Amino acid sequence: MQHYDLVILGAGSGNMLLNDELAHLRTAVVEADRFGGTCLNRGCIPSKMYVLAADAIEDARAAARLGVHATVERADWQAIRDRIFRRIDPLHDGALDYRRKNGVHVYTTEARFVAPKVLQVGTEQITADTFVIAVGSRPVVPDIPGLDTVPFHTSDTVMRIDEVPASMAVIGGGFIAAEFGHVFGAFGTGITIVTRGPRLLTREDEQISARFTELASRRHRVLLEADITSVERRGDGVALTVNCPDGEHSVEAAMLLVSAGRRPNTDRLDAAAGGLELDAHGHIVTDRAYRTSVPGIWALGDVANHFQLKHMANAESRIVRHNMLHPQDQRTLPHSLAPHAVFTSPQIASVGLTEQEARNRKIDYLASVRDYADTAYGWALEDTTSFVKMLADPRDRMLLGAHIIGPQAATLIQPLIQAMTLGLTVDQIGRDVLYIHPALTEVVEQALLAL
Ligand SMILES: Cc1cc2nc3c(=O)[nH]c(=O)nc-3n(C[C@H](O)[C@H](O)[C@H](O)COP(=O)(O)OP(=O)(O)OC[C@H]3O[C@@H](n4cnc5c(N)ncnc54)[C@H](O)[C@@H]3O)c2cc1C
Ligand SMILES: NC(=O)c1ccc[n+]([C@@H]2O[C@H](COP(=O)([O-])OP(=O)(O)OC[C@H]3O[C@@H](n4cnc5c(N)ncnc54)[C@H](O)[C@@H]3O)[C@@H](O)[C@H]2O)c1
Repeated sequence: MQHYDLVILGAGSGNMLLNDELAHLRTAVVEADRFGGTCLNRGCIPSKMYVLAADAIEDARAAARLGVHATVERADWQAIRDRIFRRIDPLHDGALDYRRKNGVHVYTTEARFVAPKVLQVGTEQITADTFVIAVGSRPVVPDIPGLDTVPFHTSDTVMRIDEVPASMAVIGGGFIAAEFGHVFGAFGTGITIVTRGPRLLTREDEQISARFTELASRRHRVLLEADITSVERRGDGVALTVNCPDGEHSVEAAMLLVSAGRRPNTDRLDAAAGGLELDAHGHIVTDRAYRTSVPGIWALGDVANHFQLKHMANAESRIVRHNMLHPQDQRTLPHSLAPHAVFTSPQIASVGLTEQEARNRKIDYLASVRDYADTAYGWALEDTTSFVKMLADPRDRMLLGAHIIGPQAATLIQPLIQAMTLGLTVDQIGRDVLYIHPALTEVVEQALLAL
């Protein structure tokens, strides 16, 4: 049985752990699929490269409001797909070779615990002093009658299709429905979103979620509070029967995309056989320093946290590296903030409490809402739908939450994340800081000054 100082399971964010500080260790990496994991191969990176193309299409179409009458001659899906994956695909071989050349033993097969700190890897068993588990998550396939009898895509496969379908039914109303609805909608696919929630993106602040639902419903057919009672084949495509509060609906589409959430890969790893404590959703339980219930085993990323966001996994991998090397100086994430953005159209970004969370938790708050249109740049954009919303504590005047829907939301929110992380008051970041005129950031300044 091979014994290592360190075994890393999963070469997504797990691969980012390795640097010169760990070069002295006898290390193995086990990766069943591709180096780079979900984010690089079938997640953040390719999806955002498609979103950029979709934004370019939509911007051209929307330029008429400025008096610029442009038409999109052709959006070449295959050329865009090939450009994206010609850049991404070689990175796997490069990363694998690099590790091997630097003395890391790479296993390219699925790992499974057979006992605490004993892994089955193909026909071999291996052990280690230290394990880092970063095996991520995968799409959930909900238990809907007939779904197992029809062809469908998930985010794992849909970005590599050969042709854009004429129509697409999307199950789910979360991140992936919002982003891929935008992408395929821009390429000309007729989208029907079918979700069980009362709005799209229900975890966003209620005003943001309501505004997005209203805007998405102008572009797509959207069925809310939907109970999908059957899925069947119809010609080359699919047909869904859907019960909504207003009655039964039939949805026919050439392609079906299932985007109903993701689940941690702890079952594939047989984490229970490894003695690891799991929570009710199957995530590995860790303490705040990312130690699991088994001494010497750490866990990070989608397999351990509920955020399922790459910037969280990246931050955790830096902390785990530090904590492994410095047992007397255990670090934690310095705050509980988990900012995120949805790269749909319009963009959405959020940090901290939503208004409904503040209300439900009986937290006192001041709220302000500022439309992009109230600022010079928003006015120039002829914008009528975008806004910034902020919540602040009336006593210490710290920001409790910030939520933005509109162009560049993911960028505009960053100074507010800084302020919340560093403990600045709304007056310090609103009144004491100069905002460049006439930049879009003035909408942030105005929302702060209104608190
Ligand atoms: C379509 C899509 C878009 C996204 N966009 C964004 C975004 O814009 N911003 C953002 O912050 N996040 C985004 N995410 C989420 C982000 O991709 C994940 O949070 C991130 O990839 C998690 O990293 P990880 O290292 O925990 O897991 P992963 O990247 O999934 O890596 C886990 C690795 O473990 C391997 N593995 C699994 N089981 C085993 C096993 N038993 N043995 C060996 N290897 C195994 C897998 O093959 C995989 O390579 C997106 C996700 C999707 C699906
Ligand atoms: N920009 C980003 O950061 C980004 C982008 C894409 C994905 N992601 C990550 O990937 C994860 C997965 O995305 P997702 O959109 O699949 O999940 P999600 O959790 O965002 O949304 C799931 C949706 O599916 C709905 N749903 C679940 N079961 C259903 C059923 N049986 N019938 C109808 N609707 C059903 C839910 O109500 C919800 O609207 C996200 O949670 C996020 O962490 C992040």
